[in-house]
Amino acid sequence: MNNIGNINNIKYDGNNNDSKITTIETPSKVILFGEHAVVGGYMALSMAVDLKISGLLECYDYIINNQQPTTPEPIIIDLIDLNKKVEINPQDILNINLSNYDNDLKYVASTLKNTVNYLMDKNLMKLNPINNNIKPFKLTITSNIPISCGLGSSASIIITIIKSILTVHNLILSKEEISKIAYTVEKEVQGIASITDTSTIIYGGALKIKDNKIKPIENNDFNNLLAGCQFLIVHSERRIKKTAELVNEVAKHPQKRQIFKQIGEIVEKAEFVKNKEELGKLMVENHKLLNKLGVSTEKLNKIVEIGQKLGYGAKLSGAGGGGIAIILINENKKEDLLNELNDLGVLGIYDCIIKY
Ligand SMILES: Nc1ncnc2c1ncn2[C@@H]1O[C@H](COP(=O)(O)OP(=O)(O)OP(=O)(O)O)[C@@H](O)[C@H]1O
Ligand SMILES: C[C@@](O)(CCO)CC(=O)[O-]
Ligand SMILES: [Mg+2]
Repeated sequence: MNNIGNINNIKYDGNNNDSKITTIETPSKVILFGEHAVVGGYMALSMAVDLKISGLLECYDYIINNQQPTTPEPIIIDLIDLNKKVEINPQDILNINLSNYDNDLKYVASTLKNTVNYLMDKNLMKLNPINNNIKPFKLTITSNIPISCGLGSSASIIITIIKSILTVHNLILSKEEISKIAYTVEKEVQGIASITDTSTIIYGGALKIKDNKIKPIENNDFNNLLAGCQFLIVHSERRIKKTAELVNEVAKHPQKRQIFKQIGEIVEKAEFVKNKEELGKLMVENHKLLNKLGVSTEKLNKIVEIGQKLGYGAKLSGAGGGGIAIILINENKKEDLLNELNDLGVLGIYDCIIKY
């Protein structure tokens, strides 16, 4: 890892109108139904959640003053939670080769490359050795999203970096365009991906995704039912595998086609349930199929059992292999539920607050 470099030129003065320090916040997501099968073209139902990544974005003085730098400055992305840093000169971004980056840094490197590529294709950015139009910045990232556990931390970091690049260059892209870049990154790093995580985080609220297109949930009875539901996010255990590995393992599962189809059928039914009991039951059915796909664990299964007994239902959420489960809670039994989860021993319990 390189040194931090000379950041003396960064104006870090929150009270000075000339300085450019911005905080960029990006939420996370939970998948209520349909993970994995969604990459096969079936429907998923997901929600943006108010656990977030915060990026402190700092620009160099000469950018604020619209001048050329006297010496070239790097782009620095400081990943506090990982204790790792990416430092790159703007003119090297297009030559990024992901295989030179360690696994933890691939999302960052791919986002830099794909965002700059997209902006250059659209003529919104130039790379010219004399007048280098890609501006350096420093981005310090912290997160209260548990990393790599099914809450879409990869999507959240991708979007934080895209928004930072746009902010530094005073550019605005539509949600659709940001989604396009973000999906390209998830796909490049994972090999196989859907737009679910990135689009949910960009658009916010609860959404349906099918065939890599997003659709709002139009059934108002279901929207009202969802609004009255309380979900708990339970961080079961550390996930050893990343989403990239899990989706690639699922792709080789001999019963993949049949299980994806069955998951798809459950998701199609979900929007038409009448009450929490029916919704919880479908969650458990979806979980059982994810278990069959090989992405559950003993502990996740135990949490789902508890969620079924003391709530309306539960399932693992995200790519699985450990990580999180989501429980639809029954207010009258919440205390008993929390006690059983604590007795089992879990890494964390969060109220699921939907981020619109
Ligand atoms: N706070 C963070 N700082 C740096 N990198 C992060 C951070 N959060 C996520 N990442 C990157 O995202 C990777 C985790 O992505 P992964 O897709 O495996 O899990 P996830 O997105 O949390 O879960 P899922 O894809 O199941 O929703 C990390 O290994 C790291 O590369
Ligand atoms: C497992 C998966 O379906 C969801 C991960 O949160 C992968 C994807 O859709 O890209
Ligand atoms: Mg991910």
